[in-house]
Amino acid sequence: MKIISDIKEMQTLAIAARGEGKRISFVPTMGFLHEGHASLLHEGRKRGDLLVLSIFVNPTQFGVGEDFDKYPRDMERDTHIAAAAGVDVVFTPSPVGMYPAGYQTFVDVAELTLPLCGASRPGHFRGVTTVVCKLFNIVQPHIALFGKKDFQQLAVIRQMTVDLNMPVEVVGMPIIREQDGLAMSSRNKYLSSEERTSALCLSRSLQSVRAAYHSGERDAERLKQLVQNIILAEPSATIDYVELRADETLEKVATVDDRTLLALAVRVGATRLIDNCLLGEDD
Ligand SMILES: Nc1ncnc2c1ncn2[C@@H]1O[C@H](COP(=O)(O)OP(=O)(O)OP(=O)(O)O)[C@@H](O)[C@H]1O
Ligand SMILES: CC(C)(CO)[C@@H](O)C(=O)[O-]
Ligand code: BAL
Repeated sequence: MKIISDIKEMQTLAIAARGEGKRISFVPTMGFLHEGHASLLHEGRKRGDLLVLSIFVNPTQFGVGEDFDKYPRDMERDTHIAAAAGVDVVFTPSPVGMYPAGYQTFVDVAELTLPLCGASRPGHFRGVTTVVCKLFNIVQPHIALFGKKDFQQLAVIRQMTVDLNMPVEVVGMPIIREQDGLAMSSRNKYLSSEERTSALCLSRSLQSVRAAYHSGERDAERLKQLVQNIILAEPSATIDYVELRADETLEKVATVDDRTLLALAVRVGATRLIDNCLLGEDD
């Protein structure tokens, strides 16, 4: 397994691999890898000849006062997980390599970025689409894999690739959960043991809404109320948003159906967690 920090070296390797007819699979991450990331890597391994993992905590997608500085980092552990998953190249660019002095180009998806995390984290998706566009240009993947835990991010990246005619197949992968239901996330590391227990209110809310939906409830407001009651019963949890929206347009719905997305962002203590489900699907 190669570890490459130099952008030109990564791009040259990718162009050479393409020249040899190799299919490049790509998994972009911010590191501190867990089984959610590993599931993306396993699928990428199956679907390509050259599997590239990027680890880059991207400064432009963090707002002022967010956790860029304290975001967990552990290159040594990540390298072991990557090797075990069959990664060929770990790409670890530096912030100054990606955004040198004088940098001034950004990619902005206009509408899908307005609600949900886009509303709570202004500028976040502009940073995500900009870095993913740059990473695509460097790694030149045929296929790129993203988790559905970041459902809106996946929708925004799909839209970017369509709108900008990027020749990349974007694949969405199921949410990997801990045994008790908590969606795996690098940020779970911030939780104290009491907060870790409180954090189960997210997955519990999703289960309750699905159960109510399967029992015939179709009213979005009543389902939202159900979630609010569960979360507000946890003293350390505060709601950032609870929304029921159409899965493709992310428009609000008053009456839900199988394609309705329930998306949550909840602060447990100081840690902001997200989770979601489609009402008609199991994870
Ligand atoms: N539990 C999970 N199941 C499946 N995919 C996941 C999971 N968690 C993260 N991913 C995916 O891994 C990729 C890299 O995500 P990232 O490095 O931000 O990890 P993360 O655990 O989501 O971190 P964060 O704490 O920032 O949310 C993204 O496509 C993301 O959707
Ligand atoms: C896609 C991504 C790697 C871009 O920095 C990040 O937003 C993430 O880890 O989901
Ligand atoms: N997993 C999405 C990256 C972020 O929260 O900034």
